[in-house]
Amino acid sequence: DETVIRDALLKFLAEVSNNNRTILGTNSGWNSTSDPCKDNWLGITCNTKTLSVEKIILDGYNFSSGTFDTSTICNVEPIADTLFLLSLENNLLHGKNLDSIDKCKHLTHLVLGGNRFSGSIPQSFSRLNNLKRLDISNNGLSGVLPDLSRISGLIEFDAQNNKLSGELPEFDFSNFFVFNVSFNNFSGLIPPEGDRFPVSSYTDNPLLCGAPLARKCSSLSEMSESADQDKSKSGISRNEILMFSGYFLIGLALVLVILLCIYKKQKEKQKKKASRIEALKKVALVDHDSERLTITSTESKKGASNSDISSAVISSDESNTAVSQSLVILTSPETNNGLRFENLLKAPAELLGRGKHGSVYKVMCDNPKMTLAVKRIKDWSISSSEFKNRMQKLDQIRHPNMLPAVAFYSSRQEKLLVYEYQNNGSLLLLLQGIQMGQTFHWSSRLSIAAGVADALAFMHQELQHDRIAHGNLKSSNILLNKNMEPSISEYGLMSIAEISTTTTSSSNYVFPITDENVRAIFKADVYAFGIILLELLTGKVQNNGIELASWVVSVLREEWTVEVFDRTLIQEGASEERMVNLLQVAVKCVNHSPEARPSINQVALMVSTIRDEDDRSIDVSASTSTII
Ligand SMILES: Nc1ncnc2c1ncn2[C@@H]1O[C@H](COP(=O)(O)OP(=O)(O)OP(=O)(O)O)[C@@H](O)[C@H]1O
Repeated sequence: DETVIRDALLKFLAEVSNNNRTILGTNSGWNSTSDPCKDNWLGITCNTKTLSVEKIILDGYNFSSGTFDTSTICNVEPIADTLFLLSLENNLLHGKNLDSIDKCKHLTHLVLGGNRFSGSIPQSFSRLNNLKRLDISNNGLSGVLPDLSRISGLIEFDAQNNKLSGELPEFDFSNFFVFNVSFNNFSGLIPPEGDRFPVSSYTDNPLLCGAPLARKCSSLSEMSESADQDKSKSGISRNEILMFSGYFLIGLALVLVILLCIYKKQKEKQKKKASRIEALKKVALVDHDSERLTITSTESKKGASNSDISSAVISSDESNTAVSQSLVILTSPETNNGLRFENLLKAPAELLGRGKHGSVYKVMCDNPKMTLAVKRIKDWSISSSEFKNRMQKLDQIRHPNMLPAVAFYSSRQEKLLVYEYQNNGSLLLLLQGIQMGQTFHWSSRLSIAAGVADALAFMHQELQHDRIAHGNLKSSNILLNKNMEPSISEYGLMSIAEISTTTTSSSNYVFPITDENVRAIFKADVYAFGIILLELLTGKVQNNGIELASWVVSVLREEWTVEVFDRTLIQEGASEERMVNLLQVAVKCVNHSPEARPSINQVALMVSTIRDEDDRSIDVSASTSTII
């Protein structure tokens, strides 16, 4: 069998690479003198006991002139009998003998997106009874789909960007977690429960109708029914009616697009005009007793986009000298640097981003020379005295992984919070970098997780009495200091009342404020930390953490745990055991019921134990390699 497997794999590679084996690199192992399993060929994963091939993953090689001949793999029994994952994503491959796919009958994952497969999808696909994930997106496939609804375990189907047509099979949508057939030519009614997925899953299929699309089917079917009745009289068939309706809809869409373009152009013109005027006048005027804080925007520099740069200059009303008293400088070391409100207000500022709770500016202060991040929150319901008390309370509690505010300003209309600017960005940026091929090592992820958990546990303990939780923990609020250690920003910015109105399942609280509700607010931080752990483990960032949590939980229910992990962690050789342990902690944190979640103290202990084990294993392997 070993020789048969090796020869078959080499033939498969010769076809996909168009006889250019070196495309996988010189150390890939793929050659006739080595063994795919024993010598760890690149992209091949084998069962360690039986040495049978279980996974073939060759994604993103852009083979371009090659062909995936399915028979080279699936007609070879020793491979077909054990292979459960085949992934050839983004390789620009042509397809050949796709109808042999059903011989690979144990496949649970078939990922063929981003290639040049054309023609229709053979019926044999519907005989892949074990399939859970099928990705045929971004190809040139056409014709009607085979009856994939026969595959009862299918939970992910990606078929977007093809030329597929006909009606959708009667899928049982209750099983699906991912479903996308957008940008095809499908027609007819979306099967029941298809509206579990958003419009974007169906968009750009001009003849598809029914929920969640706004296009109702009744009009089409009524038309075609009456057309059927009148058929003998008018001679117009149902298909013709559908075709004309299609033309009508396309025409309508074109008119709408043209109108939209005209509207956008006019809007842009108005915007440009407005921004020119805006640049000259004040955008914010804040009265605070006799003080006046004015934030004016300046016209963007040449070559920079007007909306992106939004460079702002915070300047004081120079005739007013009382201004400096309104900035409360906290007991940070910077106090000694003589930071003054006038200097802060005069310094040039650049908009970093607008979040749910306000905007953040990067402010380059000249005297003292320091770069600051100023969060500006408008119309915050908190009273000035409560805000002041809270800021002073927070200032007394320091943790190395917590970013303290340097100063703050408070008026009825707005609050300013001044932090030291952190040059190394946020955890969110690190996670987004993974998608662009940047490395984010397992050990760094673990130590960020441990640092954040530690800091949160400390803050919860110190601030339980004052009922101040973080309230808005997420990866964009975890910044990285100059040593690339995590620094949690914006602790305690959301008041209890604001958290209560947040309508996520993690923080859906009923008021008045009872002890139980206060406990739940702290447990909402635990939930948010769980989402951060899931982001670190999966490498996925989602706007809605609840979606990420339910995806992970569903994958675990299917018992294919390894599938949730970020592929780069597996490639790096991160310990599967410790990843699973951390995943178990994350799953406990995102439990729907706040009471069932562990306390952040328990979480911090579990995470640091995993991190310590990992550190020890590195030490052991380092000392072993030294001895060898
Ligand atoms: N002290 C800082 N140093 C460097 N970057 C910062 C600092 N504080 C915030 N940022 C960055 O500025 C951007 C905007 O921050 P902001 O807090 O407004 O966004 P957000 O976290 O998405 O929203 P919100 O906290 O209001 O829900 C984010 O990318 C954040 O990482």
